[in-house]
Amino acid sequence: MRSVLRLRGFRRLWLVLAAASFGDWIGILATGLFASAQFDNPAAQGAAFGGTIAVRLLPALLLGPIAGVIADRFDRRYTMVIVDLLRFVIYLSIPLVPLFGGSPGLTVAWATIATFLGETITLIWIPAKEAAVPNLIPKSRIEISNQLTLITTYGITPILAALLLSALTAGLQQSGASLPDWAQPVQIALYINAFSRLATAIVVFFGIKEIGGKSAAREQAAEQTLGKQFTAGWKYIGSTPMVRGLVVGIFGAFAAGGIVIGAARTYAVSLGAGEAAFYLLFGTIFMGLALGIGLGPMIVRDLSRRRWFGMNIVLASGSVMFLGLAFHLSMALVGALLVGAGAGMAFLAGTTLLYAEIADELRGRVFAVVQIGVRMVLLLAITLSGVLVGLGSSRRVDLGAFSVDVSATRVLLLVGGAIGIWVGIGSFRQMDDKKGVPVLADLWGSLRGRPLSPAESFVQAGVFVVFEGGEGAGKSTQVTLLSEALREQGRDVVVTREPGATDLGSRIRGLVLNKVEDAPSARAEALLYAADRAHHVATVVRPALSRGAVVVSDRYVDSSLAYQGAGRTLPVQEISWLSSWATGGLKPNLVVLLDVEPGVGLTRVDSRGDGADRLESESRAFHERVRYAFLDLAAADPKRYLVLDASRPVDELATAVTTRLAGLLSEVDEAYPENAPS
Ligand SMILES: Nc1ncnc2c1ncn2[C@@H]1O[C@H](COP(=O)(O)OP(=O)(O)OP(=O)(O)O)[C@@H](O)[C@H]1O
Ligand SMILES: Cc1cn([C@H]2C[C@H](O)[C@@H](COP(=O)(O)O)O2)c(=O)[nH]c1=O
Repeated sequence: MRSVLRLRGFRRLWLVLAAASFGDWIGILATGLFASAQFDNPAAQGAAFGGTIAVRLLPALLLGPIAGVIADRFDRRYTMVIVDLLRFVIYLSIPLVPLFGGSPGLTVAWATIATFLGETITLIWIPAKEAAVPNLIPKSRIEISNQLTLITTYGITPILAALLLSALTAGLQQSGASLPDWAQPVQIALYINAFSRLATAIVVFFGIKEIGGKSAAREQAAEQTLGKQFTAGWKYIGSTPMVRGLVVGIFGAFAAGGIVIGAARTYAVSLGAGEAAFYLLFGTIFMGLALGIGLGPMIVRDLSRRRWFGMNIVLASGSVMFLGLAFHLSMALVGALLVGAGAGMAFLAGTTLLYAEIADELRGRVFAVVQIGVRMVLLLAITLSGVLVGLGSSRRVDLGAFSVDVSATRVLLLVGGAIGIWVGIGSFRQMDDKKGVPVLADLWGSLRGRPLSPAESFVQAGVFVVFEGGEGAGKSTQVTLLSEALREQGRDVVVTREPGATDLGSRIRGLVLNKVEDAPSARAEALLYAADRAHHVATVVRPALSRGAVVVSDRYVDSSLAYQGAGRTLPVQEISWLSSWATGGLKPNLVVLLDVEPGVGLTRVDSRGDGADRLESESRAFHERVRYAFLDLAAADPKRYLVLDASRPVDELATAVTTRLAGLLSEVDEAYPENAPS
């Protein structure tokens, strides 16, 4: 019941935000137009238009630092209502000044001051709103509500605002009607802006009472002084890797975006595609943004949002670099689409993480840092890149069919993109919640609906050694020799194998290896090996590794990849995912691969005289595929493997294994001296 009420509150808040956002956009456009309309001289018009818009960015520098503290300290509902009432009065006053006889100079001066005041107090409203929203939505719905809000705020409402304003103006011009001064289109737009704020205040006050009040944690935090609460916010950001990565990543993404905006005009010229290319590129970036926000979550499905965030920054920045290299408009359009998509998806993932993972009592301050930082970074990046592209000269380079301008703009895009990639990788590392899980395999698995699971966390004090290889390679022989040598050193050694190390496992071993009429199908076989492994790891391997033993296993995951993957030709990625799920991501520290020519190995097995089991009886081609799959796995991760020619004498092989293992053992002895042999 409570969550239904909360959702109802969210729906109301969303409607209010849509109205407010519409009011904001129409206000931004109308204030600029209103100010410029006070002058006849084009230069003065341009200055008035740009000036009022620039003024919207400045307050962040002044009030930003304490806005977050206010959002966390005071009742968020009252904070939003008071700010909105003030904004209503301030914005309404703008069109009224000339009606009461104000000169053009005074009107513009007041429009500028009022905009500045309005934007300044907006800085208190935003963190209060951002911090309140997650309290209205269940965690599982945060992403979808963010999609809705972002598309409404940055997609629908600015377009509606621009359309309404131009429709009002064009309608008036075409009808030839003359309206009184107070009812001109721009004035009407300004009234809409003001009244949208009044509407927001009323709905928040009467309709969304759920965001009022304070949690016990916020009450407690509010007992601190303003200064302490302010520094606590910064300390939290600085000392929490996830938040640090998120904040730095967001700034990096906006810096890359700012560079593209600042360099866009000269870049469009460098493509030789005319002025229209600039608008086309700009439109394409926004299209990418909308596509990323709208479709991104559907495409990556259950991919970790922390990983997705860093990946998207790398995608957006890599695409900025691609723009720097593009020599044809079609290439630039693809780059621009990807910049937009990467930035949009990063923005969505970032806000979702901020909403979902930051405690209520700190949320306001973190959002304040983000919004101030973003504004500053954007302003700086746009200005600096604008100046830098203006400084550099360009040189035309002939590439046969094409020629391209090598200019400061392109160098800037390449450098900006490279910095963005560096920031993205840094964020990814800081925030990664699936350390050790291969990134591309995880991404590919997620796209197909099967993300790889993160490794189950446990303290591994021991060493995990696995022997792999084809039939008769000599694994059991080497397992025995190694365990004897280690026991002689005084170590705790657990010798084990797959399948069949547990009671359950030995029943499974019978099911997979006995030659019966009703043999398991390929998929059933894969699942049976996985079931044996899951139980083996949970009941034998992990407990032994936790207490610091050396676990020596005859076969593990690679056998499934080689036999069921390559041998049975089941998709190796799926077998890998299944094994990683079964083992909770547990990987061996060392895999000793005894490589044997199948003919030699099977002859050895034959000479044991106890007959061939179901798998040993497979075709020669099957065993060849298994052999090369083992070799490929070793080649892909050489640090983890010791590949030995299994036709060498038994003792030589045993010495090679103990020598390679010595380094690993001394590392754990150093880390866990209490388990080291005395
Ligand atoms: N390096 C070697 N050179 C020659 N023969 C060997 C060598 N290592 C082991 N053997 C012999 O080969 C046979 C198979 O050895 P072992 O049982 O150790 O292999 P395995 O890999 O464990 O076999 P399986 O695949 O059946 O588990 C045994 O008779 C063993 O004595
Ligand atoms: C773990 C595992 C094993 N197999 C196959 C490989 C062998 O043919 C048998 C095990 O016999 P061994 O004498 O104990 O070596 O099972 C497999 O196909 N998939 C696996 O995951």
